[in-house]
Amino acid sequence: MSENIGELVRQLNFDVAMDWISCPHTPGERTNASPIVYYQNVPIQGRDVIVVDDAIESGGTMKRLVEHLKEFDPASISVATLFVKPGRVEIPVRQYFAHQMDSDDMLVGFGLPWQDKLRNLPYVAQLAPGA
Ligand SMILES: O=P(O)(O)OC[C@H]1O[C@H](OP(=O)(O)OP(=O)(O)O)[C@H](O)[C@@H]1O
Ligand SMILES: Nc1nc2[nH]cnc2c(=O)[nH]1
Repeated sequence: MSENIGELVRQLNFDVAMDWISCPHTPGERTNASPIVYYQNVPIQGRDVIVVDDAIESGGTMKRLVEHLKEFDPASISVATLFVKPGRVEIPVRQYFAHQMDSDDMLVGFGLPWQDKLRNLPYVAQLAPGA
């Protein structure tokens, strides 16, 4: 996601502080149990937080991130992603997305990796089934 964050920030017309939270995920994995790494360089108590990511597939990663961030008592949490897929779990916050897919097919490019490859494609492509 960090590959595209500059493009997003240039579209914002309000003051914004930025921080990073990580929960490494293997594409295709539906239950992300990785440790959450969050140093909280920017305190979020009482602030409006928008969690930005490239894709929500199972929703497991984002659900855990939102639950984790809620513990820091922000004023609000919302989620903004490029893609959401139909098989995702409910995430109980306001959500914004650029594109709602009609299948759970795997995407690559524009920051999305497949086995450490294709992340640097300058466009998003759908991985052929069985690839
Ligand atoms: O909804 P889920 O099934 O939990 O999947 C979502 C996660 O998958 C993507 O990470 P990706 O595998 O592309 O790795 P990256 O963060 O290194 O780009 C995305 O950035 C989310 O963190
Ligand atoms: N590479 C990749 N990672 C993902 N994580 C969640 N969805 C996707 C996807 O379509 N492609």
